[in-house]
Amino acid sequence: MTITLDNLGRRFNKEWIFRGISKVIDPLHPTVIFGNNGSGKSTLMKLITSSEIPSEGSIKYQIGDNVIPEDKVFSYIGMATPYMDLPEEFTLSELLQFNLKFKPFNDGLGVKDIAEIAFLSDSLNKQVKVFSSGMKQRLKLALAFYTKNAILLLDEPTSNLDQKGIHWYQEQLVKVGTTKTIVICSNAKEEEHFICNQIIDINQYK
Ligand SMILES: Nc1ncnc2c1ncn2[C@@H]1O[C@H](COP(=O)(O)OP(=O)(O)OP(=O)(O)O)[C@@H](O)[C@H]1O
Repeated sequence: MTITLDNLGRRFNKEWIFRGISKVIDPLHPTVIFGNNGSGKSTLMKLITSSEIPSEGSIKYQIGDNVIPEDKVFSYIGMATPYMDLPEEFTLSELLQFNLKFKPFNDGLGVKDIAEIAFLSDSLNKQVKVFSSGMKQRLKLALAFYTKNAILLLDEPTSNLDQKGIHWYQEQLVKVGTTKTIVICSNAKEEEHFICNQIIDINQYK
């Protein structure tokens, strides 16, 4: 999937959050969006998911020569964000099975495989609401990484992760490699997302 941002801008009331972002994001150009708190990273992410509309400019989605309409883009996206809630009444096993009803996991992986990948095998029968914040974050990330999708969008992926979790996250990024179009929002250190070879520094688009 190639995502082309053309002179993108968003304002709320009279205040421009950013203007003039033009970039091509594709599997060969994993991209990190950097900026301080409140700079507009999540807003740009919402434009990319097509859940909000730009105030100016446009976004085009293409697979080869096929243009994907904006209202169909969501079905191509796997995402993990702080503002996305997990269905916490489910046990982990129930949640993963529920997920499988809508989309398969990569490479024919099953419920137990995903739990193992996320170091959650011992918690298959636990309700998600009793998971620690780090466990919930690994689960969100594992779902985003391993559900079959062309686009991977991660907002603050290392939040709530300890050093071991950050290392695990980086290993998953390397495994995805060029198989998906990757966009990551972060105010953390650049090296945490070392596979990204394109940076959108929101502060440059004020
Ligand atoms: N629906 C909205 N209405 C008005 N202002 C908004 C709305 N959504 C976001 N904003 C404003 O846009 C700015 C950017 O917010 P955004 O959440 O995109 O920042 P961020 O870079 O993701 O921040 P953080 O790192 O703290 O998550 C903020 O000033 C915020 O108040």
